[in-house]
Amino acid sequence: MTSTTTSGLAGAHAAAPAGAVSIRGVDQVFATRGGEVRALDGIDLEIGRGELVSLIGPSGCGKSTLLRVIADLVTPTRGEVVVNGKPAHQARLDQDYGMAFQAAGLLPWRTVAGNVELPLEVHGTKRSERRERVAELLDLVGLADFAKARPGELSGGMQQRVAIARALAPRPPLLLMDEPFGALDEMTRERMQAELLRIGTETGTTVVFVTHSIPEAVFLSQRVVVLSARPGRIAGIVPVDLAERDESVREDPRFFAGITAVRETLRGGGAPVGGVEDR
Ligand SMILES: Nc1ncnc2c1ncn2[C@@H]1O[C@H](COP(=O)(O)OP(=O)(O)OP(=O)(O)O)[C@@H](O)[C@H]1O
Repeated sequence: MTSTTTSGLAGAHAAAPAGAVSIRGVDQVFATRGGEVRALDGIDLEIGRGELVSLIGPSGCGKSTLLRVIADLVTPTRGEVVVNGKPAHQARLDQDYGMAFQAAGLLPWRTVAGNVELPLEVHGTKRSERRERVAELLDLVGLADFAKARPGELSGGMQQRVAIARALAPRPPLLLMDEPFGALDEMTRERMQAELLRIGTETGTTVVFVTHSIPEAVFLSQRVVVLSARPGRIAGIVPVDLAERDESVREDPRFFAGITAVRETLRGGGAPVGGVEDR
């Protein structure tokens, strides 16, 4: 995998174009045996088509819950979520998003190609079309030579690339990612970040990305949404003004300025920076 230059991600200060995700007045309260847990409080967020937005905040502040609300895996206690112009529930039925998690979650008995093909089988896509799409996706994530391998024969980064290919298989306009690179070593993680930017640019997919790492959020995102400690509220949204995103950006003063802005917003939100990695 080579380092990737990704342009066209500038304009962070412009208002987000409407369209991919609209979250209005969302509260999430869980009833537990120990009483009510207020996970999200008054979340309003608009995410434009083709945007890459990260969610960051201290452990337990509701990042995964917010992602699950967008995915309609949790119905918010209050408020409204519109995905791809329709209620989140309809978007789920229409498979308008793909998901990728920290654990790649591949089926060990299926080949790499078989794993990527799975959502297309569920979708009822014709066999010839499936084969074509799988080949295209394995090319996209740089795993064309590993189509017949089993997940257990791949490195962690390669497994994550299979998971991303699988999530993208039905061409969802939206990709929801929950700490997808959290279990990878630092170098692999940086390579995967560059890969994700390239894939996002090539496919135009909107990405909502949960992370604990401030540099990861700044490197990837046009906007970093900072949540306060539970109950998760939006403490601030940090626009990241990087015209080009390649490895050299990691030494760019604007990259460091973004990191400082996110860190200060975390502190300003009353959040101890604990649970958030400065690396
Ligand atoms: N299904 C559930 N039932 C009850 N409580 C829940 C449920 N899901 C999440 N919570 C609670 O909601 C709060 C937010 O959890 P969530 O997993 O969204 O946080 P997070 O910011 O993703 O945390 P982390 O960074 O540690 O992964 C936590 O207090 C958690 O215990």
